[in-house]
Amino acid sequence: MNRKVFVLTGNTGTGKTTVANYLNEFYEMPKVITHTTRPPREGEIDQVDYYFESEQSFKENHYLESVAYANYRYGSSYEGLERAWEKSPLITIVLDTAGAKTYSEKLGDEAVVIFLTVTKPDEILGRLSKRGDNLEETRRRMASEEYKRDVQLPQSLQGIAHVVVNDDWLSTKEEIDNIVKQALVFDLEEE
Ligand SMILES: Nc1ncnc2c1ncn2[C@@H]1O[C@H](COP(=O)(O)OP(=O)(O)OP(=O)(O)O)[C@@H](O)[C@H]1O
Ligand SMILES: Nc1nc2c(ncn2[C@@H]2O[C@H](COP(=O)(O)O)[C@@H](O)[C@H]2O)c(=O)[nH]1
Repeated sequence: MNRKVFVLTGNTGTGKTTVANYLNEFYEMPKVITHTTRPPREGEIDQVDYYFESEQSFKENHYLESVAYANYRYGSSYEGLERAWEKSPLITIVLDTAGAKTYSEKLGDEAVVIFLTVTKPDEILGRLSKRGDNLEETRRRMASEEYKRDVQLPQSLQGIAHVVVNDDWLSTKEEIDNIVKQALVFDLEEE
């Protein structure tokens, strides 16, 4: 089987991590762990959710791409990708839309990009508060340039990314199952 990375992108709170966890539990796809200077949220574990870095240690890694998002740095490394691919040919990564563009450009068909969105953005605040996020921090994030940018699928990913409206989890799950099936059929046809 050819290797693929399912790139989950979209705005904060649209369900990227939820989908990555689903792909991990039901398809055994390991998640690429990325690096950030953001402090851990309650319940987040170093080396499981992220490699949590200081400003100094962040600079010491070798990145395939890195971005600034709402005042913190995030980056993913070639080593992280290869480590996940050693475990399975099908893996996931959670990225903002700038990162998703870079993955699509650099990896071509190896990257299956899924853009998550919701019909009612007002509901995101409720979802994030249920997740336990700090209200002030969430408001600050939702006022950021990155948040405004990630509401829309970037033009360069139109016709490439699968767009999934994650209003209702059961329909989302069905759509994700279809995208996985489609990627596997495409893979068989290529061989
Ligand atoms: N379809 C859904 N209906 C209701 N709640 C949902 C749905 N999908 C995800 N959620 C909830 O919304 C919250 C945010 O989801 P998640 O953490 O997956 O978002 P994210 O896109 O990874 O966010 P971020 O970029 O901020 O890390 C979580 O509490 C999750 O359980
Ligand atoms: N381009 C990249 N984006 C990343 C990376 N790791 C995470 N992210 C994205 O950042 C925002 C904020 O994440 P959060 O965990 O603080 O909510 C979100 O869109 C993530 O998808 C990365 O290595 N590169």
